Parts: sequence; C-alpha cells; structure tokens
Amino acid sequence: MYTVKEAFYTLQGEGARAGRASVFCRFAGCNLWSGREQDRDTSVCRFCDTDFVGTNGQNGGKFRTASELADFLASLWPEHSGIATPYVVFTGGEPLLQLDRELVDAMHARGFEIAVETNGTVTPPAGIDWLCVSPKGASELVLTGGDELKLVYPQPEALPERFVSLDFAHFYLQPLDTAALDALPAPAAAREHYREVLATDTPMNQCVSYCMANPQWQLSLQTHKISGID
Ligand SMILES: C[S@@+](CC[C@H](N)C(=O)[O-])C[C@H]1O[C@@H](n2cnc3c(N)ncnc32)[C@H](O)[C@@H]1O
Ligand SMILES: Nc1nc2[nH]cc(C(=O)O)c2c(=O)[nH]1
Ligand code: SF4
Ligand SMILES: [Mg+2]
Repeated sequence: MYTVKEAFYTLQGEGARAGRASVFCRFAGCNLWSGREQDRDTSVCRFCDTDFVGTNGQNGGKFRTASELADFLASLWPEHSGIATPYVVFTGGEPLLQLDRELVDAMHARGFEIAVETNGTVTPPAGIDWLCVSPKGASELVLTGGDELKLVYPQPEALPERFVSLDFAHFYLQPLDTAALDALPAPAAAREHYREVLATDTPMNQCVSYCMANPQWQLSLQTHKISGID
C-alpha cells in the first residue's frame, strides 16, 4: 500500500535537472517532521515548505499495488511526447519511507527514468537513476553519495563544509524559503531558530556569496516558485 499526497505533471524546478518535464509523485509522511505546525519547533527539520499530510492533494489517495500506482503515474505523462524519456520524481514527505524495488521496477517497465528527492536518512532501493540528497539540520546522513547534494542554506546545524567531501557529482546551495516560518504566529520558536544565521543577509545573497567564494558549489533556485507553475 502506498499513501500519496498528490501527483501531477510539471517541470522539475530545482537542481541540475531544473526545467525537465516530470511526473511528480509526492508521498505522504516524513521521518523528520510530523507535518503538524505545533511540532515544527521541536523537529529535526523545521523549515519545510510542503504540506505532505494525508491524501487530500491533486490525485492523492491510497494505491494498493506498485502496478496500480505505476499505471496511474504513467497516465500523467503526455501521449505524443516524441523521443523524450518519461521522467518521474518521487518526493514527499520522505519518499524513501515508501518507495520500494517493486515500484522502481514497475516504473522502469513503463519506460520511465526515476529521480528521488530525499533527506538522506533512509536507505534507498536499488535502481534509482537520479538521486538528490538534501541534508537537514543535525540529522545523520546514511546516504553519502549520489547525483546531487542540494543543501538548503543557511542552516545553523548543517554547514556546507560538512558535506563537501562526500561522493556527489553536483553540489548545490538552495536559498532557504522562509515563507512558512514567516507565517507562524508569535512567538514562533521555529523562526527564532534561524535568527542568527539570517541576521546578516537574505538567504539568496548568502547563497550567492558562498558559491562565488567556493566554486565547487552552485546556486539552485526554486524555479517553480518563480514561474508559479506549482
Ligand atoms: C519538501 S522536500 C521532500 C523531499 C525530502 N523529504 C527532502 O527533504 O529532500 C523537497 C525539497 O524541498 C526542499 N525544501 C523544503 N523546504 C524548503 C524551504 N523552506 N526552502 C528551500 N527549499 C526547501 C528540500 O530541501 C528538498 O530538497
Ligand atoms: N516543480 C517542482 N519542482 C520540485 N523539485 C523538488 C520539489 C519537491 O517538493 O520535492 C519540487 C516541487 O514541489 N515542484
Ligand atoms: S525532510 Fe523534507 S519533507 Fe521532511 S520536513 Fe524536511 S523538507 Fe519537509
Ligand atoms: Mg516542493
């Protein structure tokens, strides 16, 4: 059984594959935050920009089998798409709490390349084609290699230096979007948590400065927010 918050066709907004047409499958649930606002303050991951609770999003629901979910996701890819390889991005919530070998095989059998957006704390099944790891706060990474490491910046307990020697092909800094934190009512300890690292400059300016001073890192913008596509 797979619990899906939402599934939709869009463009990948972030990282090295930004701009690529993609079917997004957002699984419900995460191991670093319950998704309840009253738990933000005490969670390992406090800045999440996503509602991943329940199944009430677009095309959300419970899917009994891998082939049932794979059939549905494949149906979201446009029919006359020429030679482009179909692409699915599993995200969440934390997708590796649910993505298993059966679903990987079922998507491959339908001709899809498979990408995953993960917080890096859960071991993935074999066969993933593009692995994006985005470390969170003080959490311990079990995934120390992959295609891209995409660090939300700045985070007080997750400095870039901690990750720069890991086995990734690309290293990205993505500006911390504080909208979810800004919306919290006072006193908002979750917002207070970032006070010091946000005191000097905006996340965008801090990312730009860091990438210019440390050219191993590149800037990742959340282009779906800029375009308003989703
Ligand atoms: C919602 S998460 C879901 C996947 C997985 N749980 C993870 O954290 O990577 C998807 C992507 O959004 C990023 N993200 C979440 N909240 C953000 C924020 N407030 N600002 C910038 N990026 C954010 C995450 O770091 C991750 O790369
Ligand atoms: N367009 C778009 N691109 C994305 N890349 C990563 C996302 C995510 O929430 O995992 C995301 C998302 O939510 N929308
Ligand atoms: S780990 Fe990912 S899904 Fe979970 S709370 Fe953090 S950003 Fe959101
Ligand atoms: Mg998102």
